[in-house]
Amino acid sequence: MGSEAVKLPFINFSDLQTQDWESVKGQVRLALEEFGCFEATFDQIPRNLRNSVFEGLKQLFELPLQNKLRNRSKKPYHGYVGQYAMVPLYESLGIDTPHDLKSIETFTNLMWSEGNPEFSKSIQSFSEQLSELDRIVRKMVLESLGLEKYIDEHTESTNYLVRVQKYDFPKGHETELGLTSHTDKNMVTILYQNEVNGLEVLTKDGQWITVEPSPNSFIVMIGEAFHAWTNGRLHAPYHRVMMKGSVARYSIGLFSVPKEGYIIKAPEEMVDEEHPLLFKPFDHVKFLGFYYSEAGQRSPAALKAYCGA
Ligand SMILES: O=C(O)CCC(=O)C(=O)O
Ligand SMILES: [Fe+2]
Repeated sequence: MGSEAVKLPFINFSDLQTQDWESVKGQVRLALEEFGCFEATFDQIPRNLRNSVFEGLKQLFELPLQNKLRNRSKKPYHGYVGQYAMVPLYESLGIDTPHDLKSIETFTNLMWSEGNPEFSKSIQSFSEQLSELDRIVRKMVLESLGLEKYIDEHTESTNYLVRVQKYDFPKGHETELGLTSHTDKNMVTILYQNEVNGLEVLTKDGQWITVEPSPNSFIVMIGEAFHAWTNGRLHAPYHRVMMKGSVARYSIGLFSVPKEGYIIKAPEEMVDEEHPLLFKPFDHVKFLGFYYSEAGQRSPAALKAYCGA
């Protein structure tokens, strides 16, 4: 008998009204403790909206580089990222506060001088509807850890960021590496891809799982901010993108990010003799400053180096 390839847990959020909230909550907690990640169906986002998002992404990445470079941001990793020798297949753009149509329009008008109202509307609607899944997941985690009283604090301290990615397919002897292995630094990331696989997630025992979501599925993943806030209860997995074949991969990620000035501090309920404090309270934006510095990039465990207890 051959050994079964490990798969990510699969959780159905599509008809939560009729399903047992408690049972889904249990699955979420288990998946996030063990893998830090799961595949989720969430039918609330209609197929035609998902298609128009990818239509928009194709048009966006086809724009001349000089247009895409206009997407600049003071915040690290919020602007245009691409043209790196290490990951030549990768290009990405960040769109801050995507729920706000005005802020997307500013981005859209920077990219297309003639405007692109379809693009703005589909990104706005997609991120607003998908942020509901982020809130559900965090509510389930908090309830399951007996930390309901912190739900409002979570909601109030959260900003959203959308990042869109294109990974070209490798030509000739080009590297297959689409995106280097990393952990996300935010709270929760929700990823959606066109039907081209490439995302890989590292298990706790060191195996790379190739993520093969169904066309209706989203990938929910924990970042280091949530790992720290739960004092290590939730796992923040390493992941990377490897490209094969002859079709480009497009993906869109909704990142919930702690607001500037919000101090991430594990609640006292999460700290005891069995679970000593892992990280001193820290300002997420300041941590990002360290992470993107030379010392931070050299460090194999940047958060621990920055504020390990
Ligand atoms: O494109 C993907 O599926 C992964 C993107 C990613 O890991 C990131 O932007 O942090
Ligand atoms: Fe990531």
